[in-house]
Amino acid sequence: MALVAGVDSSTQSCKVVIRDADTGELVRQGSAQHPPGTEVHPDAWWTALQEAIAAAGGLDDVAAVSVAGQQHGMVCLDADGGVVRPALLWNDTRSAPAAAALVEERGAQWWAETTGTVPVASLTATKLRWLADNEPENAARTAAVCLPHDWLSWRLAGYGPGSGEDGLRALATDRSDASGTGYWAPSTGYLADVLESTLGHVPILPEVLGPLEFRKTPDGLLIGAGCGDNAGAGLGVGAAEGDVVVSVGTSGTVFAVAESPTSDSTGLVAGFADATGNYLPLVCTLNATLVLDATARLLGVNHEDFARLALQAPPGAEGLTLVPYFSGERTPNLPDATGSLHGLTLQNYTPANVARAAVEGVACSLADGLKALTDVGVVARRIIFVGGGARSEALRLSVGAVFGLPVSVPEPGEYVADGAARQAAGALTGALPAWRTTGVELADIEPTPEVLGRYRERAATA
Ligand SMILES: Nc1ncnc2c1ncn2[C@@H]1O[C@H](COP(=O)(O)OP(=O)(O)O)[C@@H](O)[C@H]1O
Ligand SMILES: O=C(CO)[C@@H](O)[C@H](O)COP(=O)(O)O
Repeated sequence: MALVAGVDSSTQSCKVVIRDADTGELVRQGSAQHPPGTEVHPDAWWTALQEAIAAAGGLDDVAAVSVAGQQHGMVCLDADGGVVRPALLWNDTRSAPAAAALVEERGAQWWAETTGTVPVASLTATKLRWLADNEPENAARTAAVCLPHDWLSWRLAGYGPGSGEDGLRALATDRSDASGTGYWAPSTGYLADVLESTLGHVPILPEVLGPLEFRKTPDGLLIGAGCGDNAGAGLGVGAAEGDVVVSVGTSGTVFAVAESPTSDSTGLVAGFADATGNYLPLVCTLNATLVLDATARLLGVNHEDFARLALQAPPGAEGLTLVPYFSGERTPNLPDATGSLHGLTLQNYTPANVARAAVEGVACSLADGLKALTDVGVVARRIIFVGGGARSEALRLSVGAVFGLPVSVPEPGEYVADGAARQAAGALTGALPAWRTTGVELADIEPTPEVLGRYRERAATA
C-alpha cells in the first residue's frame, strides 16, 4: 500500500492527512496552530508544518506529498534564500491604496482580460507595490518572490536560508496559486512589466509546474506542484460542472470549476486557475468564521451553544441584520468598511437574535458571491459546503435557506489537505485517483429570500 500526504497550510492552522494512494482511505492525520494576525513570519508555518507532520506520524513511509496553502501571501527571499520580512497575508488590507493605484494605472478591463482578476488588497502584486513604496530597502533586497505553498514545498525539498541563487531557482508553484498573484496570466505566464511597476525589478519566480508534475528529494520523496487552498478544496470534494463550492473558514469563498476563463471587470469575481488545468472563478470575503467566533465570545458561549442559541431565534432574527464587514471587506471591495448591526429594538435585542443575525449575515454575504458567479455565466445546480464553518448546524441551515439551492455537506474533514493528497497520488501514479467522499444532503429547508433581500438593502449602506 503506497501512502501519500496532503498538507493544508491555511490562515489559522496547518493540517496534514496521510491517505492510501489507491483507495483514499485516511490512515493518519495531525494539525498545529498558526499565530494570529495578518503579518506572519514564514518560519512559523514551517514550525507548524513540522509539528503537524510529527502529529500525523511522520513522512518516513510516505511516497509523495503535496502542499496546499492560503493564497496570495507575499513571501520575499533575499539572494541567500533567507526571508526578507514577515509575509503579508491575503487578509492584510494595508495595500488597498496600492491596489486602487494599479487599477487606475491600467484600467479594470486590462487586469480582468490579462490576468483574470482586478487587483484588490489581497493580491500579491499590490503587496509588492506596498513594499516598494514603504520599505524600499526590503524591496531592493528581494531576490525572489513566492507564495506560502511554494515556500513550504521548497523547504520540504531541503532548501532554505543559505541555499543561494541555485536554491532560489528551484522554487516551484502551480497555476492555481500563480493565478492569484496579479503578475501571472494563464495565457502568457509571468508579467515582467507588472513586476517592474510594483516591486521595481523582476525577481526570481517559481517555475509553474503542471498539475501532476513533481520534484524529488534526494531521499526519493515526490513533492507535487501543490496548489492554492481553494483549488485544493475543489480537488478534495471532486467538484464537477454544476457544483458551486462554498468554503467557510477565515475567508468565505464561493467558487466553481470552469473549462474556460472568466473575466469580470467589476472585480467581484476573481478569474483564478484550478489545480487540474481548468479554471476556478471565485468570490472571496474577508469576514467568515472570525465574525462567528467574535460573536460567540461576546455572548460567552462555545461553538455548539452558539449554534443552539442562533437556532432558538426565528429566521430573520426578528428584524436584526448583521452586516459582517468587521475586517473591512474584499468582495465588495470596501477595505475600510466596518461591521454593523441594524434594526435594533428593545424587543429583538436578545442573545439568540444577535447570534442568528451573525450567522445569517455571513450566509448572505456568501449568497451575494453566488450571484456574482452566476452573473459571469457559472451554472449552479448544487452547493457543496466545506470548511470549519460547515461544522456549525446553524450556518448549514442558514446557507440552505438563503442560497435557495440544494446543499450537500461532506463529512466533516480536511478537504483542502485531502485535495493536496489526491494531487500527490496523481503525481505518484500519473493520474488523479477517483476517491469517494460521503456526506449528507440538506433537504426540506424553507428558503428565506426576504432575509437576503433585507440584508442587501442594509449592506448597500455600508
Ligand atoms: N462548530 C463550529 N462552528 C462555527 N465555527 C467553527 C466550528 N468549528 C470550527 N469553527 C471555526 O472554523 C475556523 C477554522 O476553519 P478552517 O476552515 O480550518 O479555517 P482556515 O482554513 O481559514 O484556517 C475557526 O475560526 C473556527 O473557530
Ligand atoms: O484569499 C483567499 C482566496 O482568494 C483565501 O481563501 C485564502 O486562500 C485563505 O484561505 P483560508 O485560510 O481562509 O482557508
